Amino acid sequence: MLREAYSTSLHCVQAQEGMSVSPDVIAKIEEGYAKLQAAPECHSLLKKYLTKEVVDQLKDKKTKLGATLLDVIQSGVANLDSGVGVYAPDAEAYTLFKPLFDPLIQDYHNGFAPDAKQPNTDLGEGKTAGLVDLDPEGKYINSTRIRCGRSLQGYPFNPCLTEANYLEMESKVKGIFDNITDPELAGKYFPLDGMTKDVQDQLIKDHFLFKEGDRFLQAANACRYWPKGRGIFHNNQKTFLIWCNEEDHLRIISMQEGGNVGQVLERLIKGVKTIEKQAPFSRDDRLGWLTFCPSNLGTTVRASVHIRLPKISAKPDFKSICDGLKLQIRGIHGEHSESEGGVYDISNKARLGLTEFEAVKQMYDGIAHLISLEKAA
Ligand SMILES: Nc1ncnc2c1ncn2[C@@H]1O[C@H](COP(=O)(O)OP(=O)(O)OP(=O)(O)O)[C@@H](O)[C@H]1O
Ligand SMILES: NC(=[NH2+])NCCC[C@H](N)C(=O)O
Repeated sequence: MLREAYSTSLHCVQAQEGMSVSPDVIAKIEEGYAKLQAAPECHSLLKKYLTKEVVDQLKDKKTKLGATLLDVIQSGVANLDSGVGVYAPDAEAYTLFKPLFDPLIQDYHNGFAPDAKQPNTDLGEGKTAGLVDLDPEGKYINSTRIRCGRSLQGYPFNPCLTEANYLEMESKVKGIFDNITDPELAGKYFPLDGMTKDVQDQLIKDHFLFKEGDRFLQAANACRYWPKGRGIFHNNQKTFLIWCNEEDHLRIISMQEGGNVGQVLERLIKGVKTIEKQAPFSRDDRLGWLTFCPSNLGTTVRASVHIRLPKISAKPDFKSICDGLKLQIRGIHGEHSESEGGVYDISNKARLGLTEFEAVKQMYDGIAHLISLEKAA
């Protein structure tokens, strides 16, 4: 099964041609290294950890599917404003290119050391009632969202997927979505291929659908055959949604208006348990649930609120307060976007080295603290 899924991949074809990395690819890796070094405006984790020694150690390595260090670094080389700058083309890349991934992962995920191990999954079943509404009067929080990512066993990540893989994966997960009977979760799958621009734009504008043309993903070779095999499942209320084959094979999302984190998590747990009964997902003993980007490994959980904190967000130390609470600030249309109308997307930053429930709790406790600061300001 594994071999079948991989057999037609671009990299696999290259791998069959010989296991050595071509001089052309090695030259591009070295040019990439030089470009990063020559760019004072670049502050990515890639630049920080891609030392000359690491380049020399890894430039002639290839995964079994034929992925090289170039596949890992090319997005961060093309996009000097990357925060992270690397992706794993397949699961093996995390071990083969360890000298780059391990320190980068440690830096991103609160010191998760090379010998650290992701704890067992604990989504927080039975504990959601403790997460009472963060903003019962509706003064600060517009909405709450919790998402996690999953990779289907037997398939590599985007750059190594063929068009046939994408279509097969889409058809498998669509079959699973069609079997959802719980009235709170049941809904319909909408493929991107054939969706009208108006419908797509509206879903993006309303924060339900992934955006189009992400240059970080494009440069990582993650958007091939787009829109084939991509799409979104959602229930009627658009409170339970699943993205298919954007950055990860699946992104499972629960969201609703207001600050009731417990309700949002409860629905996510129900959704994840329903889907995982029918689809085996890739999990690594050390790194937890496997994802395309190292920033999402482990729990894969990003729990966020859209929040207005006009007083404290205007202060120069707002970012450092959030850093201290292990929170990440994004703009109103997600990653790499700006705040509009004073609304910020604030979420837990680390996803690895803690449980899913702890990741949600990190956001919950941090936001409770920010609201108390806002009230006192
Ligand atoms: N609390 C929230 N309420 C409403 N919409 C949200 C909330 N958090 C995120 N979103 C929306 O979800 C969409 C996706 O955001 P974004 O791409 O930043 O995050 P993500 O899905 O966690 O994935 P990634 O980290 O890979 O980018 C955006 O439209 C964003 O505005
Ligand atoms: N969606 C993600 N994987 N986000 C994290 C990193 C995104 C992008 N590659 C960067 O380095 O800025």
